[in-house]
Amino acid sequence: MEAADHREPPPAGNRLVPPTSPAANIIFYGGRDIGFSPHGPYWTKMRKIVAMELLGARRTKLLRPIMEQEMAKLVGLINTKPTINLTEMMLSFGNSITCRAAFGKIQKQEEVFLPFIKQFMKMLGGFSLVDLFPSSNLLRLLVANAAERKLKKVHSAADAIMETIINDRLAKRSSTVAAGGNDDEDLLGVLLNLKDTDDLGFTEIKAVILDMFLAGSDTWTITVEWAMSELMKHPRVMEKAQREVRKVFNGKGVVDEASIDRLQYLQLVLKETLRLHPPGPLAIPRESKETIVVNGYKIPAKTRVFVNLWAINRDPHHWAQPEVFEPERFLNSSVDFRGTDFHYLPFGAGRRMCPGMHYGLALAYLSLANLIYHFDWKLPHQMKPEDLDMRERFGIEVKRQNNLIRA
Ligand code: HEM
Repeated sequence: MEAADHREPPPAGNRLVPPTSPAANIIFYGGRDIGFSPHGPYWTKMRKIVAMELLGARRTKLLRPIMEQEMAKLVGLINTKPTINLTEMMLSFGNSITCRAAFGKIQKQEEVFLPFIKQFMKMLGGFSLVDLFPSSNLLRLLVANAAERKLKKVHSAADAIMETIINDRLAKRSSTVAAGGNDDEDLLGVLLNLKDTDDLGFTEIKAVILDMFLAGSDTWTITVEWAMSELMKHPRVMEKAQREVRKVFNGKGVVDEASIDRLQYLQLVLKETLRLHPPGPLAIPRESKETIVVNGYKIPAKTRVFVNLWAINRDPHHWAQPEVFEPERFLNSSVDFRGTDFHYLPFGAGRRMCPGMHYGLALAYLSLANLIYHFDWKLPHQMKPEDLDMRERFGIEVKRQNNLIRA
């Protein structure tokens, strides 16, 4: 089944609107990160650092041992625990990997830091009237002050922890450098190395680290969870994917990241999962520079535009039986994640397209392959696949409404 390819160029001259969400403003030090920073020289500089130094193919390769060690721990946990909450487990697995990628290891300070990330995620995703009417000072006074105060409190506690982690590292760095070392094995080390050459302040370093946690853990773990849900719902697909993984890795006994490319069917499964369940349903808001007409609709200049990636990926004009989970639709099809097929955009498109795509995909493939290589998953108590609850939860990310539990 080949998806129709209706390529249309994106409207000319898009630029990003400045951050308006009070929650994002507080969390990211007034938009000093990448995702909430408006288009301009600052964003260009930060985007280059993130894409080239923090999330490029070289760094993903360097992070392989961390990914594989954490994966082995997860497999061990699933093996030993009779009851598991796969949703919670994947989330803490994702956070542990990001923590190690960011700070090198997980120690007391880093452990204390993780609960803040959970709280930020909740606060960012929650519905706020002020986000809808950002210029209403009255509304801000009436509704948002209490929430903002709480957020500021949580933020200053998280900031203090990051400060301690950075100061500890600065103290250790001098001895690392004196001994001829480079201190470039984790994101914090890389950012501190760029501090002088790229004129990065500590605030920017903290904002980027928060970005990596908030954009870089939930996204791919949610994807793995949806993929597992779809595989449980479609035993034919599960069997085919499992057969492939076991055939490719049987001689090795472990699933390693370097050989993931050989899992061709699993790649189709992940593509189809991201079509139906893009973890970020809306692209980063854009603003039209000039008046344009799209599909007969006139969009005046300076209109803030929200692009609904979730709806595009299910558009019946572009997808045959869009609601059906059918990985084979991508077989022999050139449609890809790269942001050039405008009816399939799980990672967005254009200048603001996701810079973490390769890293996120590597982690999603590795996790999914391990989960189905090591374990057989079945629905409980003769439950029929069609009865599996696939409802989504409202928020900045599209998660499952109910956790996946192995009882
Ligand atoms: C399955 C995994 C992932 C998916 C589906 C995903 C999806 C997205 C989407 C849809 C956007 C908005 C793009 C646009 O507006 O055109 C985005 C932006 C972004 N993503 Fe991801 N993402 C994933 C993983 C990651 C990871 C692992 C990281 C970092 C560790 C990351 C970091 C970012 C950042 C920093 C931005 C903002 C880019 C900018 O404003 O220039 N993402 N992502």
